[in-house]
Amino acid sequence: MSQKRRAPDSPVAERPTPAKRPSIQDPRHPGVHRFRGCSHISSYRVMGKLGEGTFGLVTKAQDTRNNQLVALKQFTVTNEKEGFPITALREIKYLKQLRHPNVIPLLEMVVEKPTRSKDGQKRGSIMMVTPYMHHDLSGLLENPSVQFSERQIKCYLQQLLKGIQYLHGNNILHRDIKAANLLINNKGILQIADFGLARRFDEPPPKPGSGGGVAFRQYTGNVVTRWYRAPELCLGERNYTTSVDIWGVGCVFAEMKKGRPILPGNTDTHQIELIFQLCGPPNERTMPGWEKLPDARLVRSFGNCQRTLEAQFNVLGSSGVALLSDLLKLDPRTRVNAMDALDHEYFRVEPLPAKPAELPAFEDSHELDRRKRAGQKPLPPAPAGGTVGVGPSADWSGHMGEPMPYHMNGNGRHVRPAPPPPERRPAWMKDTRETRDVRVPPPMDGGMRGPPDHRRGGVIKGDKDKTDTYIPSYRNDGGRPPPRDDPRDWREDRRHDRPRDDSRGGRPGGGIGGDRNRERDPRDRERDREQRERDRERERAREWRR
Ligand SMILES: Nc1ncnc2c1ncn2[C@@H]1O[C@H](COP(=O)(O)OP(=O)(O)OP(=O)(O)O)[C@@H](O)[C@H]1O
Repeated sequence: MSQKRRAPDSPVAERPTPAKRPSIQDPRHPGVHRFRGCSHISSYRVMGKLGEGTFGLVTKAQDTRNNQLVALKQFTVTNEKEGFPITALREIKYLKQLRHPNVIPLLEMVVEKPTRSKDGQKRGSIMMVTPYMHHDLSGLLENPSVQFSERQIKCYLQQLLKGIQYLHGNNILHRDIKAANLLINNKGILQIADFGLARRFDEPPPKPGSGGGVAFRQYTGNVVTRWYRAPELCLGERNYTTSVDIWGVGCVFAEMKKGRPILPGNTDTHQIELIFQLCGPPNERTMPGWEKLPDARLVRSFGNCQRTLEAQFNVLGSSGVALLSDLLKLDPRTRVNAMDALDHEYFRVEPLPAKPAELPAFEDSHELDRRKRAGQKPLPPAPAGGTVGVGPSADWSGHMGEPMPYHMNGNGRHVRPAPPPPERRPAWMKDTRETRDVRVPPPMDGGMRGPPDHRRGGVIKGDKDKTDTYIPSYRNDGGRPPPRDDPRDWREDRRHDRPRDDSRGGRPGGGIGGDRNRERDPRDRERDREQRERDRERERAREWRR
């Protein structure tokens, strides 16, 4: 079996894959074998809901074996046609490999026995177990009694940059950096979570003084939650680099100061508009080559706006504004990289960053609390991943000897599902130009240790152009009505959602150019359609859970 070799100094390389991973006896269920790194839900006492992701719930629980508080991120298989979420496979794969104080560790996996539902189908759950973190940054910032000090912001930003430096140094793009994916505990430790959109990149890791470098190949463009999307992604760039994560870091830095997301775009077009209102218009000096990007046409009507970054964030002081401006450079090639940002003067001038242990403890707060608070603008839609269709004879049992797709039986056999026939393909696989090359993630190995062999994964069809084939699409926020097709409704919606911050400039009617000039972006319409399908699917999943 081939094993991917990594540089000896790479943290990812430290753990060799054991030749054999025998199953172990479950002490609570004599005679039942469990896979190493995998336990039964009965080992946990479930305590309450923390968040609701695209494919399932995140709940708080206590490990009854050692009383440790944990979070269970559940992936429910609700529809045999749709199968197991690709995002989950990716997340598990990467978290198994990564070890860093500022990256959430995967403690183990938990399986819940499938039960037969009313319609006669067997459905089970697979859960990721991570240490319980008291807050996510989004929830914490929403807490009206929380006001970050300068030292606290520096402390969190430093930890975030260290985590990002580690990921990029190990050739991993996160592709969904946002406040809701940064977990914080009451010891002041920040950890990056949610690796559902992460992927390896082929280019050399960033070097000091050379920004994010240059990408030699294309990746999927539809990544990163809209409010945190870098301008090159908004303009359709697919040869992107680690700089897309750095833009997210810049947004989070500014959000910590402002107390709310700084670029809350309602549509992709609106997002670009907000970016240029903050950073100034693109031109050959600020963003060389921007006019050649596929969606550059979206810019024309508001390309003459004024930069407001310095005026808006002068409260950060000169070194803080300088760092923010380096993180939010329109040009991805000159956008600072994580290691250079860590070396920035901002972290050396008074007040110096607080030590994590010096930070105050707060009442627990998560993204869900934000949703509960009345009058809050809903979180932006997160790109959602697809699923691996498993076909009509799928069995999601976790028992030995009954193979699951990408099963985790640790006996060295890997089952790669065939692509579902066209009529059984889930909605996200249909009518999308990118679905022609759906990359099958590598099969999971049995234990929780050792990097999986990436070469064992494959591509269902045509990986010739070396395009990243992950196909996310925006999902709607939980409980939110599906987006409307009627452009009048859409404008109405935008007017209400727009921040009432007159200092940002722009003409009456919302934004530079006003409503008159806005046309509904066909990509938004397509996304809305996908969202509606996804909503229907989620509704069915909720029904089933009830
Ligand atoms: N280890 C943890 N401790 C405490 N809360 C957690 C933990 N992991 C996740 N959460 C909470 O659950 C929320 C959703 O988690 P996560 O982002 O991993 O799920 P997701 O399905 O990928 O969500 P989305 O689809 O919105 O990106 C987080 O914002 C956080 O509030």
